[in-house]
Amino acid sequence: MTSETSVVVHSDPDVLAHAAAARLAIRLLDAQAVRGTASVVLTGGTIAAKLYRALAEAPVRDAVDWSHVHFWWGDERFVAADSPDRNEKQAREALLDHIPVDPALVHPMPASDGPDGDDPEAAAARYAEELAAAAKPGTARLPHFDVVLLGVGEDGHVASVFPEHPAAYETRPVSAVRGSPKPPPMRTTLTLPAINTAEEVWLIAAGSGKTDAVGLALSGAGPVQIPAAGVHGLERTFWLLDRAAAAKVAPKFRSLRR
Ligand SMILES: O=C(O)[C@H](O)[C@@H](O)[C@H](O)[C@H](O)COP(=O)(O)O
Repeated sequence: MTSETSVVVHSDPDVLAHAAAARLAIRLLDAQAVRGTASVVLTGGTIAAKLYRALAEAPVRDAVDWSHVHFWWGDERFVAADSPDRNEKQAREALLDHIPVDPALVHPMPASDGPDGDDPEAAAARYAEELAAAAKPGTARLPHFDVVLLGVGEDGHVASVFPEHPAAYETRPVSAVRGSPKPPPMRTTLTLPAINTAEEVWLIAAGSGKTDAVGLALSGAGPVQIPAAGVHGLERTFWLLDRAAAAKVAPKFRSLRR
């Protein structure tokens, strides 16, 4: 199977969020048409919050059978369950609280006041077990992911895989992160090999702060220096950008701009 990389450039962050929301709804309903269920891996960050709000408001959201969608997280800030810093809280408030999900299919990463207490390594291992329990028997220790959504940091991080950090070298599916350069310092994250089992990986970035990271990731940077350069969907990798974030995208991708 050949994996395609597509770059789509939108005029501004609002159009980007609304277009990505519509794209996600269609992708999930197509997955349901084939398999009956769908699965998406959520991310944190500002553009993700915008996308979730856009999806919650879009009429096309009613085309998806949300009770048969699995929600996983690509990374989480390792803070208390009720902290406003939680990626889970953001996703629930912006999207999940507004659609008829099956709570049993919503799989947040553990919080620092959860069963493992303040131990991110144990929390990462617990999430790896939850993922493995949802894997098809006889396959790898991960469930099928239709789409992994990823924000992109100004330093080129994705999920909580930061440049030169131990998680950028990790081969197990889930890693604890200590000393994250983006607060809060403790996190848990899917690793690059886990993300790369997805059918599609969507990197979503807006604003001039992302220009360099996006430009480097699309011009052959290494995955340890620029983790965004190291993620690929098995079938497709989408870069969903606004104009500012796309300003240094290499010429070979320019024909794909719209
Ligand atoms: O927990 C987090 O902070 C994220 O999951 C992180 O990877 C985020 O997606 C990027 O840092 C982009 O965030 P912004 O869109 O806010 O720049």
